[in-house]
Amino acid sequence: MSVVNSVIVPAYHEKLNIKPLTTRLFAALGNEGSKTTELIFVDDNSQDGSVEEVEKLKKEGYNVKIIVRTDERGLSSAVLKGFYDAQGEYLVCMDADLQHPPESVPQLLDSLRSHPFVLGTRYAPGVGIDKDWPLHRRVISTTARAMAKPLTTASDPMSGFFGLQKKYLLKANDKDINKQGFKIALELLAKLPLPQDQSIGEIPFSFGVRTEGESKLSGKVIIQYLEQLKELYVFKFGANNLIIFLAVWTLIALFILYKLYQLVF
Ligand SMILES: Nc1nc2c(ncn2[C@@H]2O[C@H](COP(=O)(O)OP(=O)(O)O[C@H]3O[C@H](CO)[C@@H](O)[C@H](O)[C@@H]3O)[C@@H](O)[C@H]2O)c(=O)[nH]1
Ligand SMILES: [Mg+2]
Repeated sequence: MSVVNSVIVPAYHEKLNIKPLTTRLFAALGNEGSKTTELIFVDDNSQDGSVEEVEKLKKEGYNVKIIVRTDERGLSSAVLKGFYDAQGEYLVCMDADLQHPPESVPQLLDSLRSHPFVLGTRYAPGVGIDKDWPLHRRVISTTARAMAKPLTTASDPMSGFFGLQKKYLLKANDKDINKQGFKIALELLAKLPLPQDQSIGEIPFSFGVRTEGESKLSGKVIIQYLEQLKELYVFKFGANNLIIFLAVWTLIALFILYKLYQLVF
């Protein structure tokens, strides 16, 4: 049977998560779904045994492979590499660290049959973020989400759990897509020529905590996000409105600082 669905997983130093993710994903897909789905890890030369782990799973019969990049690093560019390499018509992106539940993939794939783009969202009734997710990550995530509000109506554009129909990716010019940083879903939502008459699908999921390995979020990734936002604002509203954008955010930042000052003193 030919591959219809491709699940792409950017992975950096994720050896311990590869087996549980693979087995849980294919168990969730069941017999039929497994026959038409491939799983692709895009690893940036971790050299931690991830390659051997994938080879073992392949020998056990799982349709899984690993692409090892030696010339590039970064989450967004790894996801795009996997997307372009994928054979499936329906593409899914999820993290390796099991913060995105593999059991939610079948629902996302179902929704992709009727939507050009589907986002996993943590902001819906009955789901949320694990109580053990650190406070500083919540603050960063909430601020990042607020800053992206004018760019999209999606409830969780910061989500790294999403899917799209490949034909829309192929319609866009690869050079127009910003490959820096972590926020590839936001970038694709803003830049792909998605049909205006079909809505973005959303499926709720609960965001877990990592039990193996460490988060790769860094100061550099935050700066890359701010640069990406600036570019997306210009793309969407034009260069002149960037000044308005900066003015509004300066006022909001001053307001937050003032409130913090009031709290402390
Ligand atoms: N190939 C590759 N993969 C990477 C790189 N950096 C991170 N990854 C992979 O990208 C996934 C997410 O990285 P984490 O380090 O776990 O990110 P996080 O801080 O938990 O952030 C996640 O949560 C955010 C929501 O708050 C998401 O926005 C973000 O995409 C990510 O899913 C993991 O599978 C990780 O191995 C890289 O440079 N190269
Ligand atoms: Mg994570």
